[in-house]
Amino acid sequence: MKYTLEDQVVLITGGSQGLGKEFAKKYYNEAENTKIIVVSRSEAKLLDTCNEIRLEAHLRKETIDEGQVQHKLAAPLDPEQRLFYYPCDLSCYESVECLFDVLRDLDLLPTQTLCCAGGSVPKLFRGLSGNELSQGMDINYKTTLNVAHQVALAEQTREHHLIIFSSVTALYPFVGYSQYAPAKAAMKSLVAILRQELTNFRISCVYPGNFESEGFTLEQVTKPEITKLIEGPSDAIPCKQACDIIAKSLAGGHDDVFTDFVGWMIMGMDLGLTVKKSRFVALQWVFGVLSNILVVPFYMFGCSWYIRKWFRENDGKKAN
Ligand SMILES: NC(=O)C1=CN([C@@H]2O[C@H](COP(=O)(O)OP(=O)(O)OC[C@H]3O[C@@H](n4cnc5c(N)ncnc54)[C@H](OP(=O)(O)O)[C@@H]3O)[C@@H](O)[C@H]2O)C=CC1
Ligand SMILES: CCCCCCCCCCCCCCCC(=O)[C@@H](N)CO
Repeated sequence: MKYTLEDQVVLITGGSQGLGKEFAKKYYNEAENTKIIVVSRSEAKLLDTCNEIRLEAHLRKETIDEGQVQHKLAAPLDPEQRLFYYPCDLSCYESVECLFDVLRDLDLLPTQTLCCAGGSVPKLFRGLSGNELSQGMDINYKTTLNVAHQVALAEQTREHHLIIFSSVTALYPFVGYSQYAPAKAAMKSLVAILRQELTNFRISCVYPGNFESEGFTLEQVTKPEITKLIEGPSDAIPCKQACDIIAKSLAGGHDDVFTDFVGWMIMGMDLGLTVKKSRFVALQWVFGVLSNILVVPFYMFGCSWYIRKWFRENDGKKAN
C-alpha cells in the first residue's frame, strides 16, 4: 500500500499541536482533495489550530491568486470543509466509539490514521504522582489502543494505513522515563501483533528521537539532568523536519521509521522476534548484531556505573 498525501481521509490524533499539527498542515497544503480530521481533548486548541492552518494557507494563496480565495472559519465537522476537528478524550473507549459513529454518519471514515497523541512527564520515579503515572499509560497507550481498535472494527475489508507514534525510548528505556517509556514499549508490542492480525492494513510504527514541540518544551522543565545527559546524542530537531523525514520514509515503503541516526542505531541494536521494515535494514541488522557483541555490553556497563555515581553524588535528593 503506497503512502500518499492525496485523495485520503486522514484522522490525526493529537492534531492540535506539535507533530500532529505539522502533519495536518502538510496534508492541507500539499494535497488538494484529502479530508483531515484533527482530534485532541481541548476544543479551544483545536479551533485555534484549524484557523491557523486555514489562515496560513489563505495568506499564501492570496499572494499567488490576488485574494480570490475565501477564508472560512473552522466549524466542528462541517461537511463543506476539508479540515475538521473533533474534541475527544481518546483514552476513554466510549468517547472513541462516539467519534467513529460521527465519522461513519458523515461518510468520513479514515483511510489513514496517524496516532500522534502522547506526551511524557520525565521525572525520577519517586517524584511522580499517582495521577502522572496513570496519565502516562492513558495518554500514550490507551489513546492509540482505543483508536486502533475502532479503526479495525470500522475497516473490516477496505485497505487502511495505520501509523503509530512510539519513541526511541521504547527500544532503549532509561532513567527519568518510567512514566512514559513502558507505554511506548507497549505500542511496539501492539504493532507487532496487529501486523499479523489485520491483514488488510498497512501498519507503520514511528520511533522518533527528540524534536521541538509544545510537549517537548514542557518536558524539558521537569526532565532530570541525568536524563538530558543520556539523551544528549539525540538533539531536538525542528518539528517540520521530523514531519518531512517521517513522510518521506513512509513514501519510501518503510514501516519502522526513525528520525535521526541515533534512532537508526538503537533500532538496529533491538534484535528479537519481530519483523523490521526500516531504511537500510540489512546494514542495520549487521550493525545491530556486531554492536550487541562488541559495544552494547560495555556501553551499558559504563552507563550503569555513571548513573549509580550520579545518584550517589546527588545523595537521593530530589535530583532533577
Ligand atoms: N517531542 C519529542 O521529542 C518526541 C515525541 N514523541 C511522540 O510523538 C508524538 C507527538 O509528540 P509532540 O508533538 O511532542 O506532542 P505534544 O505533547 O506537543 O502534543 C500532544 C498532543 O496529544 C493530544 N492529547 C494528549 N492526550 C490526549 C488524549 N487523552 N486524548 C486526545 N488527545 C490527547 C494533545 O492535545 P490535548 O492536550 O488538547 O488533548 C496534543 O495535541 C507523541 O506521541 C510523543 O510521545 C516521541 C519521541 C520524541
Ligand atoms: C552503543 C550505544 C549507543 C547509545 C547512544 C545513546 C543515545 C540515547 C538517545 C536516546 C534518545 C531518546 C529520545 C527520546 C525522545 C522522547 O520520546 C522524549 N522526548 C519524550 O517525548
